[in-house]
Amino acid sequence: MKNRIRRLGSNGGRSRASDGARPRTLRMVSAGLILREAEGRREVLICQRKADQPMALKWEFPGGKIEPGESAEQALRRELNEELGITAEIGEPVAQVRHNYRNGGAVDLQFFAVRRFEGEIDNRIFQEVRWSEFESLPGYDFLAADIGLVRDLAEGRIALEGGR
Ligand SMILES: Nc1nc2c([nH]c(=O)n2[C@@H]2O[C@H](COP(=O)(O)OP(=O)(O)OP(=O)(O)O)[C@@H](O)[C@H]2O)c(=O)[nH]1
Repeated sequence: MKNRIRRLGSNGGRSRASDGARPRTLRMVSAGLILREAEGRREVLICQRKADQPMALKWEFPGGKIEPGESAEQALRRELNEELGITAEIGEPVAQVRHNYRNGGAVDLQFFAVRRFEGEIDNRIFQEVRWSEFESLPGYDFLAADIGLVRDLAEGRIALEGGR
């Protein structure tokens, strides 16, 4: 089944009144929902940020900033290689989220399904990486921008077929 690209809840990139006129730089980011199916259970790979990073120890989906001249898919392939040592085949776009963080940073996140990759997952930058069933995702302390997506995945509002 094909999903439409969803523009998800979050705070929709709106500023709060208290933010005043401070200009925000919008970071364009792509992230991967790396999927696997194990004994009939669908799982997705989640990653925990390190203690010394901003938004320390929060969970997120692997990925990162789109560099000038890159497509979102190219950026994600590069990031997944740098962060996890895999060569990934980027699947369909699943969701797009705009979020303004309280510290003044704004992100535009594009999430893609990833069902196939070459190489073994090698944790190169995270505190921890872990496979999680969709239903268990809300139990992790995710970055604020991801919470709407996490809930939609857990509650089956976004149907994704599993991976290898
Ligand atoms: N990879 C990833 N980034 C996310 C997610 N949700 C979310 O808000 N982000 C934000 O998107 C940005 C990702 O860029 P990045 O990975 O290159 O950035 P970073 O935290 O290393 O920051 P820096 O490079 O500015 O120091 C971060 O600000 C991160 O907080 C997510 O699920 N995955």
